[in-house]
Amino acid sequence: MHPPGADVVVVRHGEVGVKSDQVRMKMEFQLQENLNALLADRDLPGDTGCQRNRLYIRTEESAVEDATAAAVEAPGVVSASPARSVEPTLDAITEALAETARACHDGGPFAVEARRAGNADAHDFSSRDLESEGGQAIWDAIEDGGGTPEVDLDDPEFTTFVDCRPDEAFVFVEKRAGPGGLPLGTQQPLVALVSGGIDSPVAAWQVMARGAPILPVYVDLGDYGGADHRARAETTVAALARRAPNFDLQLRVVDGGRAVEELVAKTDATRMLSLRRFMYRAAETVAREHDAVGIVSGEAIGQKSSQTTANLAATDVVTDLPIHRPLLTMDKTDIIERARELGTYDDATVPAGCNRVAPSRPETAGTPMSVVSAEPEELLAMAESAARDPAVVDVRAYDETPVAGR
Ligand SMILES: Nc1ncnc2c1ncn2[C@@H]1O[C@H](COP(=O)(O)OP(=O)(O)OP(=O)(O)O)[C@@H](O)[C@H]1O
Repeated sequence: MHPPGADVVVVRHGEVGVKSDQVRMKMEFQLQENLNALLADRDLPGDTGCQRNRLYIRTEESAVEDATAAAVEAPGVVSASPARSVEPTLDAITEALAETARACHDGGPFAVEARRAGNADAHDFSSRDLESEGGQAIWDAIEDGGGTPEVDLDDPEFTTFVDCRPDEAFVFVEKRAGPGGLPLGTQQPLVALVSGGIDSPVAAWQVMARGAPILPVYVDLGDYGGADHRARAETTVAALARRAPNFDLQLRVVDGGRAVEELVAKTDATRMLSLRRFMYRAAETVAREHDAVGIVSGEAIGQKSSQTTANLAATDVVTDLPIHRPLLTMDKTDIIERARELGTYDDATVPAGCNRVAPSRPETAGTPMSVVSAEPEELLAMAESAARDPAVVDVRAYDETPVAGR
């Protein structure tokens, strides 16, 4: 919801604000670029500027809701509000508050929350004045409209906010939450192993939300995966790419079909651990080629037999790069909730009809030696060779049609 005449989105960042001036300015610039890219990608009019710890998207009322929706998808954004900008005078602000109440108040107790920034002499009124005079203006507007005004400062149903700055004031009625974290592109890139299941897209998004661009890698399991399995990975990466239109999120598809066949034929209890080693080595090969500095995986302690603490240790040694596991200590129910928020859950749960790779009695306490000694000798060379020549899928061409609808 927005006040009538809303012409700006007020965008707040969090952690960026506690950095040194130099770092903060760099991060704000990156966030500005990312917001402009999101607007352009969605054909929304708007120009992003930055002033005193806030970013502002100047736009039109017809686009202000969509521009706000775009802003709250950008890593680094803590919250955003579709707002109306007015002169920083008591008269202009109270008039805007009254108009906002006339247009947006739909019954229930109200409150005014005002903040004033700048030197004490920047305005000839205080934030308390704004709240009391603004409250009176809203009271009168509700009464004039035939309603019964009621104030409740502790638990209002309708809150109007005023953010009064030295040369401009903003009036708004909601603060929409963003992902927080840091602007995408303020960290070095990571290779994200994305399977199209529930977990890996969430893991990839977690590192993106801390500022790290990802190079998504999917390992095609051949007859053990199937077209739908790969389509799930493509669609979930497309969902991530829509949030990062100015970054290269093309999906690298590494052929793992022959490797899986070898593993099914020649290994048993440690099969999934060798498959994981194949994937890490493939990810490392892609990372080295693109100057990425680590690997992201969606594993969580104990979620599967291949994810016991021992097995994570047994497989990690295949690469010198750090393996980041943002979901390591999360419960599945929380991961599912994040996947729903991210919009990747529905596609991740489409049945993919994969053939079973896992052995009936998987190892739960592997060691690096026990895994390597049971593994086909050429496995890692196969991973390197397949990863040097991946198929590249440009997921930007994907619309939002879910896998099931294709
Ligand atoms: N075919 C694949 N291509 C790329 N990465 C994969 C693939 N399969 C698994 N991974 C990576 O390995 C991690 C663990 O996979 P596994 O299938 O054991 O667990 P999972 O909990 O089902 O993961 P997910 O829900 O992401 O599929 C995944 O989160 C992902 O990062």
